Amino acid sequence: MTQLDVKILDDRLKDNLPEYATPGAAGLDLRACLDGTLELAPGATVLVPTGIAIHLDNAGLAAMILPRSGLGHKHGIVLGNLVGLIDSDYQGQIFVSVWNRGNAAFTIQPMERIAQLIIVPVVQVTFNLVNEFSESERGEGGFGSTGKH
Ligand SMILES: O=c1ccn([C@H]2C[C@H](O)[C@@H](COP(=O)(O)OP(=O)(O)OP(=O)(O)O)O2)c(=O)[nH]1
Repeated sequence: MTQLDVKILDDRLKDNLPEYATPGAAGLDLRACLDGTLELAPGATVLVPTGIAIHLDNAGLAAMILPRSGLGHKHGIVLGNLVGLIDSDYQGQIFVSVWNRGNAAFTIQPMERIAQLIIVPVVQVTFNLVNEFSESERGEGGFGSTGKH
């Protein structure tokens, strides 16, 4: 396992750091560090603090905030930015943009697991300017060019 520096910005997380729910889990659950309940009307978006800051300190890593599938599928609770991207040099608190895309109001409970964080490898590139690419099987075909369906 890779070690990651983390700061706790909310005392309620002291014995409750984000963790993997099972040994094979990819995501670390992020909690809504709210003082009280927060009702999110249909269509509304709110920025929710998670009480933690991380420092990936390696341009070869990034963290991504993803919705929790249960909340998304059952309640329409997803992310206002669809996916949140945490840069390796970001040291501030992680916030979750929570979007209620459903038809009913949803009440977020304090410390509820509201989203999940995955750590992913990233490849940084430099551009090599060319006039022509070397040939590939696909070429410029896209958007359904490979078949009828
Ligand atoms: O859901 C998110 C998305 C981003 N961030 C933090 C970490 C990230 O490194 C920083 C900047 O995010 P991004 O680059 O996506 O935002 P931007 O709108 O391009 O702003 P900036 O000019 O700060 O890069 O904000 C979060 O806490 N939650």
